Amino acid sequence: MAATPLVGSNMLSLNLCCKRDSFGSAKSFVMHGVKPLNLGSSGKRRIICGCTAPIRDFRPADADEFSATTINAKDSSKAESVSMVREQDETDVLIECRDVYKSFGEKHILRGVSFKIRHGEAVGIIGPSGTGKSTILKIMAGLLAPDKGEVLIRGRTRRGLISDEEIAGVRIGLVFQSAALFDSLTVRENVGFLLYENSNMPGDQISELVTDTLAAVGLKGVEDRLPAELSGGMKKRVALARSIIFDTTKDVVEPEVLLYDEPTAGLDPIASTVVEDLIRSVHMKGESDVSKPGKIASYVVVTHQHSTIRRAVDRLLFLYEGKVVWEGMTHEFSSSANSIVRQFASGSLDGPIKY
Ligand SMILES: Nc1ncnc2c1ncn2[C@@H]1O[C@H](COP(=O)(O)OP(=O)(O)OP(=O)(O)O)[C@@H](O)[C@H]1O
Repeated sequence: MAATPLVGSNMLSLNLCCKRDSFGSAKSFVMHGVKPLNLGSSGKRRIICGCTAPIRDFRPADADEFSATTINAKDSSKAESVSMVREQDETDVLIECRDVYKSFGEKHILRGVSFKIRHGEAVGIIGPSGTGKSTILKIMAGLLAPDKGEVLIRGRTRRGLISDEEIAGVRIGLVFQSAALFDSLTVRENVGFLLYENSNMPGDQISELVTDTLAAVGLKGVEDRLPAELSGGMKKRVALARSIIFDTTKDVVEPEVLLYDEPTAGLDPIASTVVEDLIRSVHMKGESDVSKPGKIASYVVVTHQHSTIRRAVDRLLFLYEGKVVWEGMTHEFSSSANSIVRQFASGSLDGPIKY
């Protein structure tokens, strides 16, 4: 089967491996608006990515000042010291996007995007609508191929899309904005999907794990419902449960990077807080509500919500006009002197961002 770029709002991407004939054969993917995935000879696929950014000048033409955390190549001493730090510390880079370009027809969306996601990081990608945030997530997840540039996973260039099997060591999961649940499967079957298909766990053990995982996202007694019987916020939480469930019988679990596309869009403020805290709780650095450390090594969140920026991420990348124009820690965002960031943070109509 040829590598197929998967594009659309109703795709389902599951982290880990998927059997060709899983849950009603590859046809069921099509039936649910999902194109068949490109599967290797083993019948399994793996989603993986990685990236290393060269020292570069992020300064946009109209920015008067710049955050201390951005790198100006003209400041050679700073660039050198940053370069040394980076060279010494590349082993923890899980995903790197290096000078990534992507166009759709005449629309040149990404025009040289570079950044790294390191082990342990909680990163937010923000920026105006239509600037390519979801596109870069799909490229990181291996669902879209860049036109130019590279995606590296643990320092190794990924060739092609999600079918690559030569790169191992990181699992990448994408949680879609639309939740992308299988309409004809119950909540239990949706959440336990990969375990039913790819693990050796007995059904009753999976069922128990599904119930625990649903409880961790604040859902009880919904296992036998169909997605159509849930509210939008509940569907998002089911999708979250599906992305964080894992095989508890395995001794070694590879580090996992979760990519969340607007996980709190359309949720009321309290439901948003629940989801934001959940995202934190499944991070390895965090603690879950049952006082167990989370399992996600790193995560990336695309969001427009201030509360999500504040509660769920530590570092931010600001995407504008096809490039990362600012990056810094979350607490630096609101005090940044960068005119683009200031306008975005204040929601002002005056400034370099034009609608
Ligand atoms: N498969 C596609 N075919 C054609 N155009 C596309 C495709 N995917 C995305 N685009 C276009 O690329 C641009 C960037 O889309 P993307 O969804 O990545 O933006 P975004 O920054 O996530 O936006 P938002 O914040 O509004 O969700 C948009 O103009 C969109 O219409």
